[in-house]
Amino acid sequence: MATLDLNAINKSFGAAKVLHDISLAIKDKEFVVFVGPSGCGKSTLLRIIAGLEEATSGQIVIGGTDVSTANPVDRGISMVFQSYALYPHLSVYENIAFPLRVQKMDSAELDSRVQKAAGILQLTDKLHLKPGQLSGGQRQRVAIGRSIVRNPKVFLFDEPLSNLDAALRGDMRVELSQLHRNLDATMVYVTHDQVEAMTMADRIVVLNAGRVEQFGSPMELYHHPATKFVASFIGQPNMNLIPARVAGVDGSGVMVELDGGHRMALPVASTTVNKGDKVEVGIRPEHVSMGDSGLDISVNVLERLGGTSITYGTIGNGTRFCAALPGDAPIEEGRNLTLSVAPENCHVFDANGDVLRRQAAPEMVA
Ligand SMILES: Nc1ncnc2c1ncn2[C@@H]1O[C@H](COP(=O)(O)OP(=O)(O)OP(=O)(O)O)[C@@H](O)[C@H]1O
Repeated sequence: MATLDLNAINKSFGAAKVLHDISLAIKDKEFVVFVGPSGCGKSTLLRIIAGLEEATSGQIVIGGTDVSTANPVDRGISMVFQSYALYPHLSVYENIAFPLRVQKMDSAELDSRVQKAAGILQLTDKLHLKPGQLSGGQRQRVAIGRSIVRNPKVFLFDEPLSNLDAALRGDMRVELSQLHRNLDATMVYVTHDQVEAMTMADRIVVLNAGRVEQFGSPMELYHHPATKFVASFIGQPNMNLIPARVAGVDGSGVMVELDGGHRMALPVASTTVNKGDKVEVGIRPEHVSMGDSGLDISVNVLERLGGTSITYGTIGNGTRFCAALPGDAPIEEGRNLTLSVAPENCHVFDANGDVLRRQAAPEMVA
């Protein structure tokens, strides 16, 4: 298995620049997910790694070897596509064996690799069937089997679960995570689904309009989003973003006045803001609680899910606000509610959408 380094990758299609100076160092055996909205360039980046698309500039290094100009088959990668691309007239066995037949591998070695892959993917009793006799999830496993037998240095997945229904996607997420553990392989996985990214990745690359917004572990992105874009993309329900004004700054942080007049002293650095500037304060729905003082919310819609009550309403001059409260919380549609929020659970974004860095916690004095 291998490291994968992308050094200053740029890509243009004619006059349209779709990837801007992308540099990433992916570790050996890491499961890295590229996530972002439609058109942000994630498939193009994956195809450049695979050699199916040529970068306009930049370098791709796999396991220490520069493969930027190597043919796809010589890169030591294997790619699994959204459309399984199976041969309908061949059995499951022959579909999995296909790349090895192309390599003219001897039949004993070929059989041992196919049987091993089928065992890992629980397809051993399906090897004689044709793809048409399998479920969607089983077909996707055959496509993955065809990748495994080649013993690639790096596995690439391009939205492999998007043709499956919601329940099966959940099962396959778990299977892919197990597969990653079993194979101890470097994997790069493209999706627009933040739940897939959060649940499977060791680290996530959030792409926005061809640029890396942030590269970090799921919990780093959740707790310390670097930008408003990452903050609103990661986490379900989405983070609330409340228009606010800087009411004052000092060494200990920034005083903000939120839409609706509630003031909070937040322990963030004021490096890019001054008194009077407009900012946005991000608060996750799950980071509020019922309280006596804080945000006054007028409740419009209540969704009782059992364990949680998702509460939709407005604050101030109509800013929408969502709160995830306990399942049996005494809330009613059409009523007002006061929510308290801890300062350390607030994120402040400047006019460019960049987060104001948190102040280091003060040293404990004995
Ligand atoms: N062959 C091509 N010729 C011209 N433009 C292209 C080509 N392939 C992709 N693009 C453009 O590059 C941008 C990035 O496309 P890409 O498919 O990488 O996005 P994506 O993030 O994978 O989106 P999706 O989730 O919808 O697949 C888009 O604006 C797309 O229109």
